[in-house]
Amino acid sequence: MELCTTIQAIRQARAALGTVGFVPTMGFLHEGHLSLVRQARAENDAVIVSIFVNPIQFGSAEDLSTYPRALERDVALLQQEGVACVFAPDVAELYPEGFVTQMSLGGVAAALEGTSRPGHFAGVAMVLTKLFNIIQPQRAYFGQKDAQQCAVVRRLVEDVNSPVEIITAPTWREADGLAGSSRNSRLTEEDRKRAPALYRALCHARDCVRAGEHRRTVLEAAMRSVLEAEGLTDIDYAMIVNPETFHTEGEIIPPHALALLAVRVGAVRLIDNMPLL
Ligand SMILES: Nc1ncnc2c1ncn2[C@@H]1O[C@H](COP(=O)(O)OP(=O)(O)OP(=O)(O)O)[C@@H](O)[C@H]1O
Ligand SMILES: CC(C)(CO)[C@@H](O)C(=O)[O-]
Ligand code: BAL
Repeated sequence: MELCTTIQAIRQARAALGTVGFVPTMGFLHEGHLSLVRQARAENDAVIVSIFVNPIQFGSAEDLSTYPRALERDVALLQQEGVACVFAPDVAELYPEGFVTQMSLGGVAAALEGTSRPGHFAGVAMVLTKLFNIIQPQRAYFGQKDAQQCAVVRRLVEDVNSPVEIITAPTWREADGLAGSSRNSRLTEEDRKRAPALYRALCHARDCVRAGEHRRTVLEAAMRSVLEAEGLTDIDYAMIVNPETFHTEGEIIPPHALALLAVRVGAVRLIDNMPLL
């Protein structure tokens, strides 16, 4: 496995590979990331993983400085998974002096994470545009855990006529339902016990829909009450949206509606989602 830190090195390494499945990450890898890598391996000649904590997708008050990092451990894990190349540039490699271009996104990027984290998706879209241009993969793999990000990326490649095929892979969960996330490592022992309430709240909404409840405000309140019973009251959003638009549409939820949560568990902001089938 090759570890590349420059654009020139990864371009050269990529040129020797056939079809490439690309898994963009911010590192501190867990089973969720590895599930994307395994799917990419099964569907392509070779896999490239990027590890880059992209500063421009973090707001000034967000957790960029405390975002967990473990490059050596990540590289060892990826080697075991049969990854061909890891691209781990530093910030100046992707954003050299003189870099000025910005992106502006609307539509699916506007609500939820777009409202809570202004500029976040513009930063995600910029770094992915760069990474897709540098690596030129056939396919790129994203986790359903970041459902809105998946929709934003699908829109991005369509809007800029990128040939990269976007694949969404299922959310990997711990045995108690907690969605795998690098940020879980920052939960205290007590908060780790409370965190599966996000999953339970989503399951509760899904069960209510299966029992015939289709009123959005009732379902959103039901999710909040599961969270609050666990002492999780710092709720950024608990919403049910149309998965095509990521906006709420009236009181009766559409078929295949998506429930999404962003909740602070202690000092850590976690997100999760579930289709309400
Ligand atoms: N539990 C998971 N199951 C499947 N894919 C996941 C999971 N967690 C993250 N991913 C995906 O891995 C890719 C890289 O995500 P990232 O490096 O931000 O990890 P993360 O664990 O989501 O970090 P954080 O939650 O702290 O933002 C994204 O496409 C993301 O959706
Ligand atoms: C896609 C991504 C690697 C872009 O920085 C990031 O948003 C993430 O890890 O989900
Ligand atoms: N997994 C999404 C990246 C972020 O939280 O910035």
